[in-house]
Amino acid sequence: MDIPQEAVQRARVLIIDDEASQIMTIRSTLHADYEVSFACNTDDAYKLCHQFPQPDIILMDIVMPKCNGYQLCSMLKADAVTHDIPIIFISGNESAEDMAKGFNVGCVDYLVKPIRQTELKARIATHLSLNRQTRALERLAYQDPLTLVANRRKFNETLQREWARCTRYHQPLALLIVDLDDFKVINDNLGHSVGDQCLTTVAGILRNSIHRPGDMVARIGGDEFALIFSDFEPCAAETKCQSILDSVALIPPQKNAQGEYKLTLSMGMSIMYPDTKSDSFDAFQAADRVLYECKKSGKNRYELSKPYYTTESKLAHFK
Ligand SMILES: Nc1nc2c(ncn2[C@@H]2O[C@H](COP(=O)(O)OP(=O)(O)OP(=O)(O)O)[C@@H](O)[C@H]2O)c(=O)[nH]1
Repeated sequence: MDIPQEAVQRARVLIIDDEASQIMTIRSTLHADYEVSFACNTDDAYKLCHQFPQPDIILMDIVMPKCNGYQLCSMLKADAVTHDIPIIFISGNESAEDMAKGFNVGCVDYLVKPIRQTELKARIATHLSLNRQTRALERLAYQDPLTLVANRRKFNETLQREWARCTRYHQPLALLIVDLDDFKVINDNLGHSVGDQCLTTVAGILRNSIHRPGDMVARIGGDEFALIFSDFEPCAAETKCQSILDSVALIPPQKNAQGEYKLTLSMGMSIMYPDTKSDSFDAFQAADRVLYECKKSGKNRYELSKPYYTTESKLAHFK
């Protein structure tokens, strides 16, 4: 079978197996076409999956000491950082029940030992190709085409997910809403292509302000962006907002024959202690309210809402 070239170029395969001989066999089959790394235990495997660059596909044994392949696969699938990496089980267990269990915990394929080299290569190439197509479709569905940050749909889904996660782990969550000041003036005087460039520049600055896998920046309206910061310490709020304002202040003014136009923005941040009685919409409204205060009181500034918690979340977060 011809393996599609784009599926094999530079792809990274991680082999997870407690038997060195098995790793060597698979590695020798694949090393000409792929960058192959391996882990002999699940702790090392977990770390490698969270390191950059991440593997593009994982080949995983099932019977391993401490934590078996089913458990590790479940953990990786439940984790937003590793969720999208396809996992193929390679196991001596050949019963239909074992296979079904593998698919139930999220594997994309299941191969029974002893493996046949040509079949293994073909299956890897197919899953890499399918995964690339899925990611491309996701980008179309979830990415703002101008600024390349997430769109409003992705923002809504991520906010729900992070809200649930912060509720479960009793972590504070911050929501920052950013709105460009007098953007209509820039568009009207300098044209929409300069306006578009301003939006892209601001998106880049906002993207640089997020550093953790659960955090995100999204364009949620014409000149409006929203950022989610999970497990966010309230004492970091002022520094975070000020550093964004400082970066925007460094953007040179846009000029034309009529004059100079300095790009500024206003921001409202809410910090919430999510619980089952509150709603992510409360966080959004609180941030929007303080953003409105900024707009009313002169723009080019930020405002923080009072940290919000219910009695239930206060007890959970501060016990
Ligand atoms: N260049 C460009 N402009 C856009 C885009 N989407 C929306 N806009 C413009 O963004 C401007 C938003 O203006 P408003 O929300 O009315 O507010 P503003 O002028 O920024 O004023 P304040 O928010 O009160 O500071 C409008 O002129 C829209 O036409 C886009 O994709 N590209």
